[in-house]
Amino acid sequence: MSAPGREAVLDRFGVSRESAAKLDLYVSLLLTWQARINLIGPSTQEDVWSRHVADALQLLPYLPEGLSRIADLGSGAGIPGLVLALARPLEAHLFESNQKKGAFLREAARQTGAQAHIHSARIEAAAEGEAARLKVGAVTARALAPLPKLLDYAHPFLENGAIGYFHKGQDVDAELTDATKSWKMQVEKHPSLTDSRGVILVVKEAHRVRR
Ligand SMILES: C[S@@+](CC[C@H](N)C(=O)[O-])C[C@H]1O[C@@H](n2cnc3c(N)ncnc32)[C@H](O)[C@@H]1O
Repeated sequence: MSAPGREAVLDRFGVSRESAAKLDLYVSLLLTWQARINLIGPSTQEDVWSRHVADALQLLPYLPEGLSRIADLGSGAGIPGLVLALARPLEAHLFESNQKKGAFLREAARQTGAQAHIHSARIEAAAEGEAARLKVGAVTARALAPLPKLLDYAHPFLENGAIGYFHKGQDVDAELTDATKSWKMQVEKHPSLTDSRGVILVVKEAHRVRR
């Protein structure tokens, strides 16, 4: 996908008018807050729809039917978790340790009416506690950590049956080699629609075999 604008992104992912209005409000808030805190890479500000919204929405075709609750780890500006909750009737649990980003996520969820719960804590603390009992069907993360570390973070959700949907870059094969030393899992790799060297990694039935 070569830098499509708003219309092309909404069309490509079959976004309803109601969700499009929520996404418009989200993008507008993101750009307003970006002037004060660094939510996205400054060089990507001009292309929020193609670099960020589309990057999140490309997970939609892979999500299981009837999915009602997701966890998004290291949400940052809400990508992909908050964007998915604006596009579909999903309850999103967003884990983000940076307090300023947490404040943005809370305000964006409030104004857009997204069903989002912001966990302003480090994932490794929050996910082992109350959050581990959430029973989410999917756990997502973009640009958080190399796969072995990411699986550690996602472990409480994966062990409860969640499927992992991870945006990964060109090092994915080396990361997979590392991760399979400690994890048994089923993996699908789908080419990213927004990054010619990227993939969407779908991780199922993940179980730790070694620490
Ligand atoms: C590179 S940013 C990516 C943000 C977003 N997922 C995206 O793709 O735009 C990584 C985010 O993860 C958060 N983060 C890193 N380690 C974390 C941890 N252990 N617990 C919670 N949040 C964490 C950081 O504060 C940062 O906002």
